[in-house]
Amino acid sequence: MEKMQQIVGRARAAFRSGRSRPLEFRIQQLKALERMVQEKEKEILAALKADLNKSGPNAYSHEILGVLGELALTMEKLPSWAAPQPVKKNLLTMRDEAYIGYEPLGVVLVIGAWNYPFVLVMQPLIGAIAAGNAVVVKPSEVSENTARLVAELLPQYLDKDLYAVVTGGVPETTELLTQRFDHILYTGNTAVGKIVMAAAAKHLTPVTLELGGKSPCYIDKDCDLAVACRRITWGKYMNCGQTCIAPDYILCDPSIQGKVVENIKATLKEFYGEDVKSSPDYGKIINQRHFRRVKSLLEGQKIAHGGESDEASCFIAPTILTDVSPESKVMEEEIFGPVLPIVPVKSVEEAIEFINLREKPLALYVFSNNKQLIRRVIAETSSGGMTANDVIMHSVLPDLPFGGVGHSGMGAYHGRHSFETFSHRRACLVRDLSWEAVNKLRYPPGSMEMVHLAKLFLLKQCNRSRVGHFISALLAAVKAVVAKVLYPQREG
Ligand SMILES: NC(=O)c1ccc[n+]([C@@H]2O[C@H](COP(=O)([O-])OP(=O)(O)OC[C@H]3O[C@@H](n4cnc5c(N)ncnc54)[C@H](O)[C@@H]3O)[C@@H](O)[C@H]2O)c1
Ligand SMILES: CCCCCCC=O
Repeated sequence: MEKMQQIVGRARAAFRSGRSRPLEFRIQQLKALERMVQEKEKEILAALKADLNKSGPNAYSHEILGVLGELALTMEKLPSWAAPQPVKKNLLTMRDEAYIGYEPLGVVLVIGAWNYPFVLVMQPLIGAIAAGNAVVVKPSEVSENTARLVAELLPQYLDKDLYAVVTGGVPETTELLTQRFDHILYTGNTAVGKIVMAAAAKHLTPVTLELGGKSPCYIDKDCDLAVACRRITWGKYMNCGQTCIAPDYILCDPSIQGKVVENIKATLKEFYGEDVKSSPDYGKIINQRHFRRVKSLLEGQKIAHGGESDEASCFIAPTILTDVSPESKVMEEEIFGPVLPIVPVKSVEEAIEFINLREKPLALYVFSNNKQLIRRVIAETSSGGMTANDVIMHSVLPDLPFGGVGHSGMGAYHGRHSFETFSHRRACLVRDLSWEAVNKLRYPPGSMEMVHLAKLFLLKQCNRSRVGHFISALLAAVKAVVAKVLYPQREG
């Protein structure tokens, strides 16, 4: 593998050439990426099948569609996202141009995780290209087939120097992180998130950390349990439970625990048939290390459903645990597998307290017919994102920022939020060289008269004393006269 310093150096030189900046170039690269996904669809689906046993329809809808959707949105909206945003002006600057300008940050590093190995590197890459950056992509070595394919395909379609791919595991990523980047977006577990942030701090590099955590799901007694459990079953067991925003555990009143189990069992049958192991929709645990980790979480638990496993094929059946103690191991770490503990709580107050005593989760779910209860849960808790009366779905709306808070991450992306994450919002004021009389207000020698005059020009609100009213009226008159002189063509 070529030295990291050379790869990053080449990306920086390419960025400095300025060719990633014009909007036409960015859109052309995004179009090439779209062509790549369309032309290499079969190869991408095959890699996802080999890594995670994802079925064609699942891989298509969970990974390829997300990428194509993000590409289409970004290509359509980029001209408006990248346009200077005018801001309000005051009397002193009314003749000037004042706006927020979006500029690329430079060389961006994108580090991906293995569970959605294609979409998790491609979506940040789209945002970073759209914002005009050079990018180094580091897919997860754990999903080796997808990593290899990304490394093979990107140089065939994109500018090779501006957009590089580095493959490898901990040693390669550690070396890569010694290099200076202008932004790092990392997706993965919280412990490595701290390593990434510490390495970035050495260069004062800003980071977006897309981490994980235990996402709670509260089910109110006043709720259509059949619908709630069908939606929870979908989000919990998709990709064999290996989804960052999957509901990690359920909180509900002990009186409905049995019905929740029955409804989830019925849905599992509906989704995966009698023999889950042979269902093409179920997926598999990524590797034996994770298989053993997830299996160990079942020790000492009351298994209400599932629990079967097969190490050779990394299969763990959809499993439900009941009457789970908050102190048990399964409630200490993120499960990231097809195991769903139910922790009984007696009220919504208890559920809220339970959630607030733990680290802020990446997602939070609440099911209820009672809109007031939903509003209360939203108001009294915190999480990266949330969906009420469904799971996962907030992540597929590109206008919503996707990211964590506290230990579940920092920063966000998707859609316009990706563009902003990878851009610097530059404060721009382009002044006029005339009107020096007004500008004299700020030049030495200073006097209180000058300060009073400056207040007149700068402050919107005056103290509403009689003097205040007089000053306001005077200010309005001055504004009107100045406006008439400057913009005689405008009405009113
Ligand atoms: N917020 C999100 O969008 C999101 C998405 C997917 C997964 N996740 C979270 O990620 C976790 C699962 O992913 P994972 O961490 O097992 O993935 P992983 O093992 O693929 O690691 C993620 C990346 O970090 C790199 N890495 C690993 N150890 C490193 C080290 N010591 N130094 C530098 N780099 C290192 C890997 O090479 C990889 O590219 C879960 O907690 C899940 O919730 C979050
Ligand atoms: C349905 C797509 C969900 C992607 C979530 C990524 C985190 O694991």
